[in-house]
Amino acid sequence: MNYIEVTFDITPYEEAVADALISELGTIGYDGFSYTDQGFTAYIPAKDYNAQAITRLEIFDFFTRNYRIETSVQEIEDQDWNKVWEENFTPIVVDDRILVRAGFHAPVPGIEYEILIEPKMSFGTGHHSTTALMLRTILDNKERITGKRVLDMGCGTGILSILAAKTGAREITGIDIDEWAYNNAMENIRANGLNNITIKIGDARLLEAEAPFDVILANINRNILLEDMPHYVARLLPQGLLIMSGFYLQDLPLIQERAAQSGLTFMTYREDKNWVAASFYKN
Ligand SMILES: C[S@@+](CC[C@H](N)C(=O)[O-])C[C@H]1O[C@@H](n2cnc3c(N)ncnc32)[C@H](O)[C@@H]1O
Repeated sequence: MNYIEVTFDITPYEEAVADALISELGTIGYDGFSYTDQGFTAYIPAKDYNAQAITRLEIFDFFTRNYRIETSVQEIEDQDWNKVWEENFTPIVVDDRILVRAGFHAPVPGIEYEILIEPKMSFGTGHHSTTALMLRTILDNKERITGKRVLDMGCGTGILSILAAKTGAREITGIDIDEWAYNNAMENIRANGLNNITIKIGDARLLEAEAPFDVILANINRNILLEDMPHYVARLLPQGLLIMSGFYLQDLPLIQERAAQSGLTFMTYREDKNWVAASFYKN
């Protein structure tokens, strides 16, 4: 599969603007991102690329009033992609406790949790605030996860499923609509030597056939969370934990309102660069 690489140069550069654009691009089919000094590059399968789709985004229009945003486009061959991604993928340590690295990076002695990721075209390397917030929140809730059945909606690379397994979850189901994510998550699960994670391709409609979960993780985006939250709650056991991310601090009240309507009680949230991971339990 060939990919289109779109480079975004933002002047003056602000990471929050790059993050906001990345989040919106994720909703129109872009599924790989890497930061540059002046912005970021975004990747989309060539078959899904539509030049106008970017300029039609409300947020793009909004930012171009205050920032100069220049885009350049090139098509890249499938075999080039892995090389590009490998070169851009640096190991990351979250809170001195979790190391996320590729097999070709050196291990860090004494680290509590190590997650191996094959750098490919899937979201979930720990570099994005939402992933790091989710990883931290999983550790905050270790006692509620150990021995339990966990769902990871929008699993991407499977990074959250892998940490859940390493904190002692009994069995984990990861679901993602993207086939790349499915393939990459499967590779990563193997690379981490885990045998209690099942990955499925699909969306919330798959949940009807699932037995209830003790814990649900969902790092997707505001609109999908608002739409699918009732389906998540329907598959959550009473007192079960739902941790959601992929939205901004200003959207937290909207998420809390939908959560209350869906039968959840708000517990707490973590925030980084205006992104939020919020925790709720089922009444
Ligand atoms: C922000 S990424 C999160 C990846 C990873 N869980 C993490 O925390 O880094 C969101 C993922 O959700 C997937 N996704 C988008 N819409 C979805 C939906 N309706 N149902 C399931 N997965 C979805 C995307 O393909 C993407 O891999």
